[in-house]
Amino acid sequence: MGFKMGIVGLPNVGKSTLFNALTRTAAAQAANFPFCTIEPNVGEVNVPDARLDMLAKIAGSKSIIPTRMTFVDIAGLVKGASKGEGLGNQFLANIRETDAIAHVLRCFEDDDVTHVEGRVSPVADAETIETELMLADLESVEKRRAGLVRKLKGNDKDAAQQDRLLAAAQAALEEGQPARTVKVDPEDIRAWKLLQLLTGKPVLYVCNVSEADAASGNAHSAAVAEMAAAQGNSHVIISAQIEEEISQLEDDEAEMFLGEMGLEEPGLDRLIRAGYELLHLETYFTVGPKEARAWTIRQGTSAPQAAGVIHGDFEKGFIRAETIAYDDFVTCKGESGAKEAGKMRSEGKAYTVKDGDVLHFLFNT
Ligand SMILES: Nc1ncnc2c1ncn2[C@@H]1O[C@H](COP(=O)(O)OP(=O)(O)OP(=O)(O)O)[C@@H](O)[C@H]1O
Ligand SMILES: [Mg+2]
Repeated sequence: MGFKMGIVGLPNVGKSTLFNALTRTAAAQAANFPFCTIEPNVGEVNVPDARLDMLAKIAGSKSIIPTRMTFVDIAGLVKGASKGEGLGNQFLANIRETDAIAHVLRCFEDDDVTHVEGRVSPVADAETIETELMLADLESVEKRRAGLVRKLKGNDKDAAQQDRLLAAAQAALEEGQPARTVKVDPEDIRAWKLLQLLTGKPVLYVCNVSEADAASGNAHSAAVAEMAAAQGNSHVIISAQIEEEISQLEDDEAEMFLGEMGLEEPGLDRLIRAGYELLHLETYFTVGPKEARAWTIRQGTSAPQAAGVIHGDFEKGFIRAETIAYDDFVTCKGESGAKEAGKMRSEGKAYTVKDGDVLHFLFNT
């Protein structure tokens, strides 16, 4: 089960810089000219979780395997992209299948770094990009509805559902509202996600500030925060440039560097966690002498489904899950302590896994 975030924004706002920092590589070319990125960059990122390190320490696990998230960095969009301005919007196809959008906004002043519209104004930039995403969605909605006409005549139930959802999206988009404002009934959620509308995905605004503003933000990021709150979206403040530098350092050096800047943790950790929250994801753990490992599930996942994340056979042959809550595992100093204290529960098929559960699955093959 992979979770993917697509990175969007105007050209030259720091998308590739952020991508490189996240993936700790220089895989994406980042440079001070618009449309530097053409081909998309795809990279996997560890989801930082201090609990995993703690569990590994207690259990003496030889290796630690964090769970992962995927980021996709694409070409910048400009006003009129849907009509072919700049590089056009063809690259949006690369993020259709992502689960959420990280929208990078330039919140740093630097006369040496070109802004495609000649001024730093992140709220206006956000509107420009959102408009282009809405136009791209509108185009795809219209195309798809046209493609459904024949099936609808044949009383195809799935087609009818799709058309109903597309019509709702179209109505919102035509009023200048993103598709995420459409209220979707629980029984339609699966079909809705399959429409892969860009403005239907949850969005996280990334305020890219200068080094000096990394700890407390600035007037630009404050304006973004206000906009995000009004929309019901989240935001994080990060200096992509500094994060890229930190990501190249050894852990102890990085810690010193962060301290000097007044930061408690890398901004990237906050960003990844915010993405995780945005997607309503949770983590459970498997812990043993060989490895301590984190696994990603959606909130509300049943024990057999959670087992299925490790292997399909675990789900099919699921018998029960020996379960210890994270806090109990720590307080009782490990599995045997938790067992003695009666904190190890045996949970069946109906159990909903909770964030932080330490699980051991029993299954038939
Ligand atoms: N926080 C920051 N402060 C100052 N300069 C920055 C910051 N973040 C990025 N930059 C600089 O901005 C320039 C553009 O960065 P980058 O190439 O990452 O942008 P991009 O959004 O990927 O652009 P494109 O859409 O053209 O691919 C680079 O020179 C980079 O060093
Ligand atoms: Mg780029």
